Amino acid sequence: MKTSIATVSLSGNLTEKLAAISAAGFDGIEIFEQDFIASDFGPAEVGRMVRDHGLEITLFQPFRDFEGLPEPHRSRAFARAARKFELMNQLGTDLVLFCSSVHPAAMGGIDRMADDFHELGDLARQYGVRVGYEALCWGRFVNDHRDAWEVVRRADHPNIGLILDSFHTLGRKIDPDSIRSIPGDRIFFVQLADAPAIDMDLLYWSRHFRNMPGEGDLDVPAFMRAVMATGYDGWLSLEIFNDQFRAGLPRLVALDGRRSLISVQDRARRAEPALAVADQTDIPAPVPVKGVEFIEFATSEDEAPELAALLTATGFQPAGSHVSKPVTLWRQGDVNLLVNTDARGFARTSYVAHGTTVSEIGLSVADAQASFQRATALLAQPHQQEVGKGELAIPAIRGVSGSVMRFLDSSSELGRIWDVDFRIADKPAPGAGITGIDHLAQTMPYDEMLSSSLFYTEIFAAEKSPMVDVIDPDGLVRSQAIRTGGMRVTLNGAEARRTLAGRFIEESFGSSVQHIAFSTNDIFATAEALRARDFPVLRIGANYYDDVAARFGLDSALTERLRRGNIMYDEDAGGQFFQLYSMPRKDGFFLEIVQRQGNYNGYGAPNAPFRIAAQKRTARPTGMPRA
Ligand SMILES: O=C(O)c1ccc(O)c(O)c1
Ligand SMILES: [Mg+2]
Repeated sequence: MKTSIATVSLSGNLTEKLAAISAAGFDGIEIFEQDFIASDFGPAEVGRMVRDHGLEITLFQPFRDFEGLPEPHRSRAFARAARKFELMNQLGTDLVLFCSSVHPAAMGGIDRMADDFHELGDLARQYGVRVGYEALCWGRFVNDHRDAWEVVRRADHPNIGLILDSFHTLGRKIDPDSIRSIPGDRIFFVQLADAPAIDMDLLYWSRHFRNMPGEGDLDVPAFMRAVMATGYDGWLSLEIFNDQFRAGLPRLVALDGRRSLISVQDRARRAEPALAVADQTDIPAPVPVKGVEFIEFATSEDEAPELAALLTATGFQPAGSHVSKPVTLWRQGDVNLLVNTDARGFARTSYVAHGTTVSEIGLSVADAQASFQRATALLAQPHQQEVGKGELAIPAIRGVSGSVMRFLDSSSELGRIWDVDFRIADKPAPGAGITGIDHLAQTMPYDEMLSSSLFYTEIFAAEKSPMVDVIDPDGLVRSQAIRTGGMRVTLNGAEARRTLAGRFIEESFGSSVQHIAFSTNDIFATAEALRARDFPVLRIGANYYDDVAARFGLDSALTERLRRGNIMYDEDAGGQFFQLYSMPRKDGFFLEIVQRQGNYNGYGAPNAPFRIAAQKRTARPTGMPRA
């Protein structure tokens, strides 16, 4: 289906919006009247600009408070409509959205409203335009698409049709399947928006918190399936009122929008194959990530020894090196860490931009090529780098926050990465009991979170946990956990600059992995082994242990073992969780080691305020220049 986006969804002036919308590959735009009025271009000029960008004006909107008015308001509304139809002719668009009335003088009565629209249909016909009627979910008399449809049905005019907007239907908890009985050719236009499940006034929620399909909690795919079942084959358009998007980078927001529209159609088709859309090309199904095969750090010759010391103290050992690049493989349990000091290529670019940083993440999936194809079909940017003779060409994309994400599988040659691209030394001696990677924590400015979570949830088969607030002594950090198969990531969004996360963004010049959590099967043994290695353990205060013992009713022996190991503790309905932290590096990067028992499914969020406070006590003064 052809895709469109409303100008209100993006920041900037009309020129900037058009450039972003066309660059993201949309076919059309809805002109929001305010954007037009605020611009300095006349209607014909705007129409030309739009077409020069290869776009169509799909809709002009909104026209407010038309139906059910007594005189003299009624005549004035018709006169106003005539003016706007004229304007539409100049713009070069034939469809306008009339939203349901909130006018204080408006009167109810389905037939009265239907008669108004019938008469409007005759006027619209004179101008060669069509009118679509949308139920605002806070409309005075019409606030349900079923009622809007009844008005349209009774208006019985070829120039009058229905406009559906997923927000108004789903936000009011109206069953989207009620759309299925509406004839597809009476639906003139379809707008899509999602929103987070927050209980608040509908109008305020709609005007500030809408987001891209897949970014919120509404069942937009179910709405989409119902629309497709009617036979509707017109425009699919995003209408996203969102405070962050209004301030965001228009190109990125537009790209996320296109990604969400590709994905919502893909989801609908998968859930109900009979609804296949003719022009939607087949893209590989979303699959879970099996696990993290490797994490690569980009660093320099100068900074590599400090990283090596931290890895050694954590129980890692050098286990091999790349056949052609200055990349060392460090291993412990099933964990592969790469330390790249290459003075050329992407590692160098990452290092120069961020300092020592996680620059690549290797994911193990069932079929690397298929995952790569799905990612690029969803507009992920392919990442290419020279491959040495005889080395593997590992499919890669730009992941969250500019890092590189590689896809590996065991069903192809890629499964031999460690034999082909590396020279492996003898089996390393036992380390500190670390067995795997529990999760990666990616820190970013708060306003990148939706985009990052959309990336994971649409490319992979992934589940989001509810967002949690992490209290830093200097501000709030929001944390969104995402799980896909054997991979867990937490996205941490900082609004305040003086939080540990906010400082990390400043110190490392942008978003990246702030901490890696490794797993162990025996946290107490690991704590002992780390102590022997001079691991820079984070000291947790006595108050914490008094509280945790009281909260969970722990016996004094366990409490004492936790205290001695500086191990934090949490429980949920499924099981127990143990966490141990390193002190933060100067830039705020740190390590965590965890043990999950039973089916504990969280990340120790209740401990975060105390951990962060302890980390801040150890931190050196901020603002120290990097060497
Ligand atoms: O918030 C509004 O007023 C508004 C206007 C036009 C729309 O299409 C809509 O969904 C909401
Ligand atoms: Mg709408």
